[in-house]
Amino acid sequence: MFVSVMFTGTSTMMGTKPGPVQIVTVCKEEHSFALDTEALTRVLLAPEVRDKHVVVLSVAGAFRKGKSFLLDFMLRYMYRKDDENWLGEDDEPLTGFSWRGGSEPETTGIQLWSEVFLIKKSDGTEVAVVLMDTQGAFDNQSTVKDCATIFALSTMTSSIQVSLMFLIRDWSFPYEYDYGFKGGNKFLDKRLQVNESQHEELQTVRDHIHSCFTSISCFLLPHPGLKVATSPVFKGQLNVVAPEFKEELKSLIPKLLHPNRLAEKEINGNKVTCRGLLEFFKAYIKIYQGEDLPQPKTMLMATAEANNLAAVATAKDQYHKNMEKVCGGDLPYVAPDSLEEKHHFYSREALHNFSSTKKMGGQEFCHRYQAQLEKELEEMWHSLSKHNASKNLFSAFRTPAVLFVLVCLLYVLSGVLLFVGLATFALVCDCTLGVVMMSMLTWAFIRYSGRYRTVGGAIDQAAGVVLEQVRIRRLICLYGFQSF
Ligand SMILES: Nc1nc2c(ncn2[C@@H]2O[C@H](COP(=O)(O)OP(=O)(O)OP(=O)(O)O)[C@@H](O)[C@H]2O)c(=O)[nH]1
Ligand SMILES: [Mg+2]
Repeated sequence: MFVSVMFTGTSTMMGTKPGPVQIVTVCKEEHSFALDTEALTRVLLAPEVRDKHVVVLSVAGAFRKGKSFLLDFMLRYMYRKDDENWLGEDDEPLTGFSWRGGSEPETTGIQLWSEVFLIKKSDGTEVAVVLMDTQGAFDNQSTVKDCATIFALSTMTSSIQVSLMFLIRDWSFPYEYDYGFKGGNKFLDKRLQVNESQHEELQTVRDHIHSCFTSISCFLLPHPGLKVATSPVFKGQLNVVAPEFKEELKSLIPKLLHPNRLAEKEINGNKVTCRGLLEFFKAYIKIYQGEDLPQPKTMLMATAEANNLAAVATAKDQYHKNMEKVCGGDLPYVAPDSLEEKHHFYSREALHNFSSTKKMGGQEFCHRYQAQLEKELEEMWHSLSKHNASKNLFSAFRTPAVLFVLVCLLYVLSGVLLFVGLATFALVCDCTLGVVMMSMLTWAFIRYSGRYRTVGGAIDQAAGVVLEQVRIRRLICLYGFQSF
């Protein structure tokens, strides 16, 4: 079983009880995978964690080996670490990620714990820790490709490139290698030793493991006792768990989750935030949805794409946050000139942020994403300036004001026409006046009820045309006077 420490960012889902969230689902018949982007977004883009560097802790390995069971003890530690008795009460059932006895597989796809834990490291920085449970490998329904995909997705999004830990359960030879990290590391050293007499393939695998990870460790965990392994009614109560297993868990989990062990994932020299992790998931799932397992080049391209998309998302967020402070939500109306100035300033800043972030894929590749960012900033600017314009008191009352002035003018005009004996024209004025008054009432009803909005839009447009005509005529008059 592998316990990999990865860098990722996640979020706490406010208000709801924390629980497992299925983010990758598997269609067993078609051997296909789907990413639940909405669920993943809810976890990773929670405001308090989205910009934090993340550590993803995933447990991967063969099916029915106690992965979910182990993760649930990690959850216990996360929630109760200030309590000396964090392992739990003797008769307390173990809850969290779903686990059970029996021979049939339980976990499918990939699940994340909905609550992302913010942990302060000794240098004062805060990292977001995400716990990830994965489908076990080598069950009787999954193909090699299915297992490889789940395994690759969980490891590629984790900081496994930085640190890898082998956890060997049911260790039965403590007289040779003692339980825990000490015996485990000695055992691992022996197993990873390369010597001339080994087959070339065995030597290559060992060299490769060493070159991939900067830190590799191994922990030997004792057997949890027969009740744990064989009882159909066992619910996780500690009073039937072997004492040496509990002792080793008490030593393993605090070490595994020690703030200074939680290293942030870096891609191309940049630490990955929760927001970035979302992009990596999206990019990686795409390449695993094809018929064949992807080539390293495809994986590299997907990483470069996610890398650029994460930089786009961060730059957009920076622009949005800055502009929100100027004209967002309920803030009062801002003069359009001054708002445009701010837009130019903050969009330049966001573009600078994008170009100064280290990215993969080469200049031409990055330019594509820069163009996308420029386009998206422009779209955001349009909606922000529209929102700002709608706060202008005059624009809110523009239509009724225009209609009201029209009513007054038509009323006076009809009186004058009647007075000079042009009764037919006066009648036309009265009819038009009636139509304008009806439009006014309809407009008021639509604004109040929020229904028939297209009709409301048409009335607004007509009022806009009238106002525009008046403005043009006024300009012509002004220009006429000036030239005169
Ligand atoms: N022998 C042994 N059994 C364990 C250990 N830890 C948990 N179990 C038992 O293993 C069984 C399976 O536990 P799960 O946590 O559901 O296993 P899993 O690896 O998540 O299984 P899948 O989700 O199907 O891949 C349960 O009955 C646990 O009580 C262990 O260290 N040794
Ligand atoms: Mg499981």
